[in-house]
Amino acid sequence: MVYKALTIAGSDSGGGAGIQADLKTFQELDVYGMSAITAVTAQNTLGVQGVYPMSVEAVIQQIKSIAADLPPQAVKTGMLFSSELIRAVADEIKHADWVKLVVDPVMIAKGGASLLQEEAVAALKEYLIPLAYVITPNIPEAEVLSGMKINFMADRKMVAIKLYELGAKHVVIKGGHDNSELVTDLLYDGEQFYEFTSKRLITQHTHGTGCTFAAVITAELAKGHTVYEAIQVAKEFIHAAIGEELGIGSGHGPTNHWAYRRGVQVG
Ligand SMILES: Nc1ncnc2c1ncn2[C@@H]1O[C@H](COP(=O)(O)OP(=O)(O)O)[C@@H](O)[C@H]1O
Ligand SMILES: Cc1ncc(COP(=O)(O)O)c(N)n1
Repeated sequence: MVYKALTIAGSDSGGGAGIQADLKTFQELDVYGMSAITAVTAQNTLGVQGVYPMSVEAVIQQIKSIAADLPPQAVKTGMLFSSELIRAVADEIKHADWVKLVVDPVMIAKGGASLLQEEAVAALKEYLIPLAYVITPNIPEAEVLSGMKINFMADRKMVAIKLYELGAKHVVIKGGHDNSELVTDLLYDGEQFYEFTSKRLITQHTHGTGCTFAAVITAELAKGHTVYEAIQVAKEFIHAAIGEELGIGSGHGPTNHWAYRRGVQVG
């Protein structure tokens, strides 16, 4: 059986985030990767130098071509940029009846550049999140989506409940932006909370961590694993990828997508 996964996201010319991170991750996990590109970014480890959105028609056609011939077992969305693109993508996903949908609500690149227009947040909440099997916001994204401030784990739990009420079946609020010694990702499935914790690695090379984490979840769902199992693998994958630095570029470098497969052990 060949497992197939589709990423609907932006291209990162620097290869560390977006479509490139997703396809590398799918490949590392023995899942056949496919893509529908929503925007091309000119990007490197120093920042985002340009954003060039694709037309709505081009995005719709990429998704239709895949749906007609290469149906994926799981789908991920990343950078969607505008409310027009969000609506079009949501319509196509609904039409194709793709249930295992991981929505990574990408808003701002680590360097501060905006990857989602401000007015598009409402479209994300109205059209896409209700279709999501899993959503994976980081703390700032969860704050924007909920309109609530997160200081402590108790706040994060309240926000997770609020995001679940938007219609996502599972909510994962990642802990990379917290400053504690341990990094905890929180899962809420509508009934219970689960925490996935690792040691915080001290490095500036975290470009693409969110994309990679959500891509692992997507690949594992494509193989038929549960969300809990998929997050366990995602946490191990990202810990190895951050821990075994490639050390390329002079800014916020990419993670190491082959570290997990090579069994790299990071303390
Ligand atoms: N310094 C770090 N050490 C270990 N794990 C990290 C670190 N930073 C982020 N992670 C992990 O990487 C993933 C992405 O987290 P986060 O940085 O919150 O998301 P994003 O990249 O979307 O901003 C999460 O699983 C988180 O636990
Ligand atoms: C095309 C694209 N998509 C997403 C991100 C977010 O990446 P990060 O994990 O660094 O926040 C990015 N920088 N570029």
